[in-house]
Amino acid sequence: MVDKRKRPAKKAAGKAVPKTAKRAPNAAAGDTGRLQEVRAEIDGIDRRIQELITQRAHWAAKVRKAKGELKAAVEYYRPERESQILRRVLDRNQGPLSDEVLLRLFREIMSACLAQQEPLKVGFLGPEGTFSQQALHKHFGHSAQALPLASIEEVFQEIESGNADFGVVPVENSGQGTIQSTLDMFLTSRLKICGEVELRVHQHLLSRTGRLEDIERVYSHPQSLAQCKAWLRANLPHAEKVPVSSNAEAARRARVADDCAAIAGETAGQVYGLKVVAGPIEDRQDNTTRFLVIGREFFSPSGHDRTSLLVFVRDQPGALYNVLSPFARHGVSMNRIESRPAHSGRWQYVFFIDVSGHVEEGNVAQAMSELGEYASDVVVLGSYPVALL
Ligand SMILES: O=C(O)C(=O)C[C@]1(C(=O)O)C=C[C@@H](O)C=C1
Repeated sequence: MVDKRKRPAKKAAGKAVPKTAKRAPNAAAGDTGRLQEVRAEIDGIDRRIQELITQRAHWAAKVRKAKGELKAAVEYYRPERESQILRRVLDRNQGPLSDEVLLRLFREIMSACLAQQEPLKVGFLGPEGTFSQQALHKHFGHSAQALPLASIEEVFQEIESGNADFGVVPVENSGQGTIQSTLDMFLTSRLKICGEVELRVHQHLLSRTGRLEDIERVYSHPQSLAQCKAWLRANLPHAEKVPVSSNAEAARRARVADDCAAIAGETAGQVYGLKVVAGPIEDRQDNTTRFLVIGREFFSPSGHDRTSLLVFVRDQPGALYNVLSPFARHGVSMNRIESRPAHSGRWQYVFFIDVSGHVEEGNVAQAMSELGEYASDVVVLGSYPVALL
């Protein structure tokens, strides 16, 4: 550790290392002068960062005490507070690090502070290496305990039974639209939506040999096969396309034979020891998947929220118009509306509606109170912070 007071005088050893000079990292000559000076600054900053992170962890523990004698980590978790903290980080950012990088660093600090006694247990569509797992880490950080589960249904079940605190499930893709099976789970489940995560999804073709000419069969999740349809048509028109339950499952299968490949994220390739044949291979460059964070509780407003509703309409003329009008009257913007069979009777429909704002906020609350006149039933699935990046 270098103490600032004992720092050698500026340029004491003469020459500074020119920017273009290529030296081995520990070359003795290069380590003198300007380089040593800059490293001393970095060492000092690291020490201060470490002190501050330690202090922060102590204060986070005090916040826990201030919340009372709660039992499990899930009772201390406050997504609305985390979202406010991260928003301020983004507002303050003036570079050189990108918003993504700063967000990730602060997310990890909070994740570690929360996990001091016990980590949150979060279920995701496994096995190891899925995009759901990446979304989980993006939202909860790496100090959360990630529980790989076999299906989206199982993610719901494990939270309902208390084995998991939260879950992360995919709900829509920018190119392929809604994942209906996820939405339909809310028709029977009592779970709430507590957050959302957006993840840029880069697909890769992965195989044991890494050679395109070896491949006769491609495994992937149906959504991923669809996201790479044009690329597959152009590059592997004759290969058999086999849909499986997840991308990581595809990678696991591709491990067993040289003529098999998987479409999955690079992480899955690393987990299952596969080589990258090609990538990114998604047809759309903005390929993004939105995930929902699900849990057992509602949370307070963060100031930048979204509310998801299930609205059952009566079978009568103008029903949908009537359902939508209270939102328009109270200036609540609607982000999305999707109709699905209600499972309660033939030709009965339910609307999944996302609006801006939190149910505890004036205009959303007012619109909701009027909605009751026109809908046969309204279920608030959750009000949660809008995804940050
Ligand atoms: O502010 C709180 O309520 C805390 O518990 C502290 C803290 C944090 O590290 O900032 C930790 C966990 C919560 O999810 C939110 C924030």
